[in-house]
Amino acid sequence: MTGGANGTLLGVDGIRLSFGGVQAIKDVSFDIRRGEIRAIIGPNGAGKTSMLNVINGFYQPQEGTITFKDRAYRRMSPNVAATNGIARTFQNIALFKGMSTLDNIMTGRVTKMSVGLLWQAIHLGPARREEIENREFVEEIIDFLEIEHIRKTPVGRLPYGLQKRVELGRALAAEPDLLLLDEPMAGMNLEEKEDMSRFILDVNSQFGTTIALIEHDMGVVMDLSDRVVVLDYGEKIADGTPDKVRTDQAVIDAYLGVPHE
Ligand SMILES: Nc1ncnc2c1ncn2[C@@H]1O[C@H](COP(=O)(O)OP(=O)(O)OP(=O)(O)O)[C@@H](O)[C@H]1O
Repeated sequence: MTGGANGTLLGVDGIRLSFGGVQAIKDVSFDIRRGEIRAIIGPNGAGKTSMLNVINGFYQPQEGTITFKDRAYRRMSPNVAATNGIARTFQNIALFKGMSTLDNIMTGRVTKMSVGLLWQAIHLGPARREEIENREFVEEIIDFLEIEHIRKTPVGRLPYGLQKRVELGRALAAEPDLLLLDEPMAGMNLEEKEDMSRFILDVNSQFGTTIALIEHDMGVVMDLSDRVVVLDYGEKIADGTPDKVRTDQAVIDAYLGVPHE
């Protein structure tokens, strides 16, 4: 798959997360190496989205540490995550539906520009050097994702697959070191999935971006990922290459719904 996986970019160690009586994550540890595509899979309710939320600081675990770029955090904060190079997309698309593709992707640039400048870039449009540079970068992303034809279209009018692509563009606008993708193929037809797979591989190989993705489509996971971590009922039950995980009995049982002992 991808080359260049050298050293650990992110580690989670002994993470526990509860919501009242619900233990969403139970003592989970794994790492993400620089340059790899890492999948997090598991049946519904396994704790996958909760784990992404811990990594980017949306949820605060009761126990454990998150190490990012060799710095250990007891809890990540969304602000630290964003400014240090973690970006993400969401399971349910989180775009400004009334705004154009271009302006939505521009909002992803927020960590790279002052709030006043972001406002100007979207609403007033005067040519300032920094604004022009930011716009040029966003235009590069638009070219890369082959969405020139919809750059002015309000995203609420776009088909689902294209909205997902715009959301990817917005995450890329932050020039992340670690890109978290929560079900990037959900709700897509086969052609849209193939397109999205190609863009994910290209982001990884051309920009060198490390990617962690949650995905239910096993074909996609096995094709894209360098390594896969499997969660079930909040616990890690397997971790390794797609080939190793695919034949792991605990994983097969979890997907077949075999009860826990
Ligand atoms: N904000 C929350 N408040 C209460 N419980 C939550 C919250 N977020 C997640 N949970 C619970 O934590 C557990 C793990 O949920 P999570 O969404 O992380 O699983 P998942 O593996 O992403 O599932 P899916 O594949 O269905 O999206 C579930 O029991 C869920 O109901």
